[in-house]
Amino acid sequence: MVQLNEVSIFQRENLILSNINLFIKKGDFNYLIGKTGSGKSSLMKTLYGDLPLQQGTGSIVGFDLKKLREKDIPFLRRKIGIVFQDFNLLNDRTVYDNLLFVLKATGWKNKGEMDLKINAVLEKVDMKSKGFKMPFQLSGGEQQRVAIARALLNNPEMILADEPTGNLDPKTSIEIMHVLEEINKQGITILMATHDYALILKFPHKTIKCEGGIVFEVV
Ligand SMILES: Nc1ncnc2c1ncn2[C@@H]1O[C@H](COP(=O)(O)OP(=O)(O)OP(=O)(O)O)[C@@H](O)[C@H]1O
Repeated sequence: MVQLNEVSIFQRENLILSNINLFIKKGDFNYLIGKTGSGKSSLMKTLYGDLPLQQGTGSIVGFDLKKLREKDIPFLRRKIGIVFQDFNLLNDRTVYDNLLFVLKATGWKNKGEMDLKINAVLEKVDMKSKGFKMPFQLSGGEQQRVAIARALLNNPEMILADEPTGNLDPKTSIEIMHVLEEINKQGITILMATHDYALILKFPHKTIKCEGGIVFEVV
């Protein structure tokens, strides 16, 4: 699902992480940990094509990161769903219309199919009854559920979640973890950056750490 060989990651001319070798199998749930500024987001951005791969080789969901061009990125983003710390919902429209907007933007045309898909992803995150709500009428946990539903719209093979519980209280964080675990059980590979060691203890998975400019597996 993900393979990085001898990858070095730069922000402008600064070397952030060097010589990364990373292998993520289909169906894995992996954590990415490390202090603020250690490079977690930079690594995530490299994986979703926001930061070009300058050194080394790598692939994700069948896309060669070295050969990735601007025009390929929309196609890559259909095969990986991205979830952020701040939920990034459009506040001027309902939950349903947030999801409809993404489907239309990614080429869906058939109204009936779009309706079925929206209801299916809302059901997966237990938000089917809240499609008519505006994002600001929802709690943080509910907004994150909608953001996860949005990430699922195009049947991604993988979810990249960059501190998805960073803005949530401990109880809500656990609820969101249950949602992610459920999605993972259905076969979607997950890489989740987090600061939350309590969550890692409660939901143990292979953990990858960024520290001192390198990336390694924690055992
Ligand atoms: N757009 C940018 N331009 C220049 N430097 C950047 C940019 N974004 C991040 N950096 C630098 O890259 C380093 C790694 O940042 P990154 O955001 O990847 O860390 P992080 O581990 O995700 O931190 P956090 O946990 O705070 O999100 C930091 O030193 C940061 O200052």
